[in-house]
Amino acid sequence: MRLEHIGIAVADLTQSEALLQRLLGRGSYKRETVAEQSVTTSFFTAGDGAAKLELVAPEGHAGPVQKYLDKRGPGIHHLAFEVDDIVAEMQRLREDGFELLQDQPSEGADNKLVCFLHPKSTGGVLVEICQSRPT
Ligand SMILES: CC[C@@H](C(=O)O)C(=O)SCCNC(=O)CCNC(=O)[C@H](O)C(C)(C)COP(=O)(O)OP(=O)(O)OC[C@H]1O[C@@H](n2cnc3c(N)ncnc32)[C@H](O)[C@@H]1OP(=O)(O)O
Ligand SMILES: [Co+2]
Repeated sequence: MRLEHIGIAVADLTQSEALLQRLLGRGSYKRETVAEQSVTTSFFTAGDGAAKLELVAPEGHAGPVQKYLDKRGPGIHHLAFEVDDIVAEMQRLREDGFELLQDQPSEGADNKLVCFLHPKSTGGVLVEICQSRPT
């Protein structure tokens, strides 16, 4: 596993992109909406080989990020780890007692398959595992 991205929940994507651009000195390289997650994402690189930053903004007025913002406001939302075989990793984690939030991988952004673990079984940090889809 390697840290692939840090998910940051934001209310206003354009405003947050401008803030990160001032901070990092580089802009977002991609926006992508993932309807199944009711989010629009915006990606930033954060240095050679470093994990990316993934801004996640609610798309519509429902969904997990909107609920998170209503409850906690903007901030670090999840950590995403890249794995070689997401199905095998899901099975390993399930057998090790982690609570998976889904039975099968689902479509993520940035050409990935993703699966989330419940934060109550990961020490209070929402964890996503992801695998690059074959191009
Ligand atoms: C773009 C696609 C993808 C990618 O390709 O990278 C993404 O990153 S999409 C990102 C958005 N999608 C998700 O977050 C999906 C997974 N999340 C969920 O299914 C839910 O958010 C949840 C984790 C199951 C929580 O939902 P729910 O139970 O309805 O909300 P509650 O507010 O009641 O939370 C229960 C409990 O969990 C704590 N919590 C919630 N969110 C987080 C979080 N991000 N980090 C840590 N803890 C979180 C919440 O505080 C509650 O705890 P207690 O208050 O102690 O009860
Ligand atoms: Co993510």
